[in-house]
Amino acid sequence: MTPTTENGTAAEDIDALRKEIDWLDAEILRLVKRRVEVSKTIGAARMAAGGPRIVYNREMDVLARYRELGPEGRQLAMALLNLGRGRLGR
Ligand SMILES: C=C(O[C@@H]1C=C(C(=O)O)C=C[C@H]1O)C(=O)O
Repeated sequence: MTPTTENGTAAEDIDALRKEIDWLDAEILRLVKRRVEVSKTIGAARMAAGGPRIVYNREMDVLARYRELGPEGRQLAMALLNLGRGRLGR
């Protein structure tokens, strides 16, 4: 008989689900890197034109977007914003 976990997930299912997690992490990393790139491009262009480094209302929109994930959503949004700031934000 195929061994199952408490909720009835077969060991083979776990292997497949882990593969999906690995794929999802790779996609998330790719998207985060692209987000950093885009955010830095916008920031550099704005500062070159004499504008501010940070646009608070835009950042509030980003924070609101992740609110459904609770406190961790806020941490995630903050991490994304900080990554986009790079060295300038430290
Ligand atoms: C990317 C921008 O620049 C900054 C970075 C933001 C972001 O990473 O989401 C949002 C607002 C700005 O502080 C922007 O103004 O849209």
